[in-house]
Amino acid sequence: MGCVNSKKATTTTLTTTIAKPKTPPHVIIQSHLDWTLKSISGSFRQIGNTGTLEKIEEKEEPEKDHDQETAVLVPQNEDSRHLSKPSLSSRWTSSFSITYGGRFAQAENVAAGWPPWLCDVAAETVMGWAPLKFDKFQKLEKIGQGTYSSVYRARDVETGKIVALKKVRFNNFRPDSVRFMAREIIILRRLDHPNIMKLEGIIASKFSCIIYLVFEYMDHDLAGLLSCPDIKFTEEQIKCFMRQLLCGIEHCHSQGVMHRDVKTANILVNNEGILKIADFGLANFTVTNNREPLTSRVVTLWYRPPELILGSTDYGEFVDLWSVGCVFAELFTGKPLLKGKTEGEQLHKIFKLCGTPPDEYWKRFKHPLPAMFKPRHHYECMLAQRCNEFPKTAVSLIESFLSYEPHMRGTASSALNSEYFSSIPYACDPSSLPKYPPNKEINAKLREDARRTKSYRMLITSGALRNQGRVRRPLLESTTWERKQEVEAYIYAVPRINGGCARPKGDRDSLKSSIDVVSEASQVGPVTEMSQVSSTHSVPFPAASSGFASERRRKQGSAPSRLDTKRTLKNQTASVLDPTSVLHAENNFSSNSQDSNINSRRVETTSRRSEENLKLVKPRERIRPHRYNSFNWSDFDSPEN
Ligand SMILES: Nc1ncnc2c1ncn2[C@@H]1O[C@H](COP(=O)(O)OP(=O)(O)OP(=O)(O)O)[C@@H](O)[C@H]1O
Repeated sequence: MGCVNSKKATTTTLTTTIAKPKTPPHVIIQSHLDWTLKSISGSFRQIGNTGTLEKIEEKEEPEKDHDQETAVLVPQNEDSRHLSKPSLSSRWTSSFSITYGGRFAQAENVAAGWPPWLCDVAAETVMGWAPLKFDKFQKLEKIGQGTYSSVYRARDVETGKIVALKKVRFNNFRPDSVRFMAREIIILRRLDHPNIMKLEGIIASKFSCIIYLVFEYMDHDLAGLLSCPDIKFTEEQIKCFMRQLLCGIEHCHSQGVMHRDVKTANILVNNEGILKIADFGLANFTVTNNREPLTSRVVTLWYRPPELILGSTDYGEFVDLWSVGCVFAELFTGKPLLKGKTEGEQLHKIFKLCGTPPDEYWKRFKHPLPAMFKPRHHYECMLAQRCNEFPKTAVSLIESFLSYEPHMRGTASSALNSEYFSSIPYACDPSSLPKYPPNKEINAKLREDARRTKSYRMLITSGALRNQGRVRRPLLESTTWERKQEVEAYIYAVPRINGGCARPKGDRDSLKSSIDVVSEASQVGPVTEMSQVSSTHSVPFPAASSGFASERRRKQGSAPSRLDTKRTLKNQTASVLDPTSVLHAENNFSSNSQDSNINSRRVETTSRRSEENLKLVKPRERIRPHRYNSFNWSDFDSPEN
């Protein structure tokens, strides 16, 4: 990696500090009119004031104290404005000038070998770094699959060091897509803590829309470990994981970053017992000037706090603490605490576990519709009963994490100072944790798929499905990850086989794709009476893909399936829309410019996937129209739910 050493500009003079580069500097700019630029590819001189570079002979420059170095940076656009927070971080530059400083940064990045599509849009992302070459690594097997990325184990061919390469897909022709990807990198560069995944480098393709993030390799994630029937953590081990998790979260929050996707699959552990928080793809800054509304469509459903499900667009780092509470309970039981299949069901599960929220709770929401989510029955808080086998101090910590009032959740620091950590048994030393065989979410999924495929095969053998014409043999023969997804999509499309959905990996997918599909469709879709009535409000109603209809159907006796989502998507594209979801999508799209990149970047993959999945559904099932215009608590308010 390279590092900017010094830079002067005459037009703009905002000064930020670049502290502690981990690698020697490569780029030196002397003045804005007469400057040289030194990168790994050589030294360059500007010809006149044209911005054209001329290669010059290498010249020795005295190394400066990096902690003292300054750079000229000014926000370039809305996105980078949100990214700039010099006051919160002394560690990394955080803005960018469109004047001389900007051109310097751009030229500097181009000279360092970064592709122009990245330098033009998000120069600050890679500033001071030089790109790594792809042939530096030998790609080994795939170890993770995310919504918009794939993760591979790889070996550094020179050093033999094992790393993780996260291949991120996006559209490099869409600046918002690039900026969204850039935010993850900027946040990762800002954070520096033993319990946060460290970004070691970036490989950027010159022309294609692919970037590889190079991370240190971690042997496990907590989702993988917890899915192993043989692994049961002791109290000391849980305390050890929780302490590390909270230390990492404390660091994020102290740097003004909220993770917004804390879940067991994003908590990695290595064989030395060190835990690191990964996946900052949805992370954002907590404090920004003139803050725009945030999107509520973040955090994987099972770990999502109620205020986000209810559509809050003004929230802070407290959302992470709810997720931490869910992870905490999962460490004890080995199972997710709140496994809703849809947003409505998730909310209902929360109410049943944490009790009905008080009346004041509903008043905070600006929109009238959350009130319709008020449960008809009063639920008492059942947390203590549900966690009766956990240590008392753990229960009270979980109770505070799972508070409806975000500020009652405390902070990561207060949790670290709680009685839970100061009481016996103390957290074990990370190095004393057992060394497990590599175990990740992907392994857990493959195990689950194998199990599901096996039971599917048994059904086929018994003739139960063949008679219904539902067998697609070739799909089941496949073992690759992509084919695996097709298998999964098909199996989900066959009702009553598995009795429901497994881990809602598709949650983010389906939500995001539905947002986009709906948003797209809303431009051509019919304006119904309801949409006209409610159009004065920005309605935080779950998108149609959250499938309240599926709950109704389940209640009526049929098993839920991903078909609901597919039908919904199909219906949406066919302009048969739930008006409230259109409004929600509009709300999130138009007003949440800060976060709209999330959708634009990720939806391309997901909507493609949705289309692929649709192909697997029989045409007769696809064209059946559905309308999801109402929500009724009676769908949930029964003892069996
Ligand atoms: N540094 C790493 N070392 C080992 N495995 C990793 C590493 N980073 C990620 N993984 C694996 O890859 C999986 C997906 O990674 P990550 O969460 O970063 O991708 P993502 O596309 O953002 O996923 P999602 O859409 O689920 O949030 C993780 O659950 C983990 O199992």
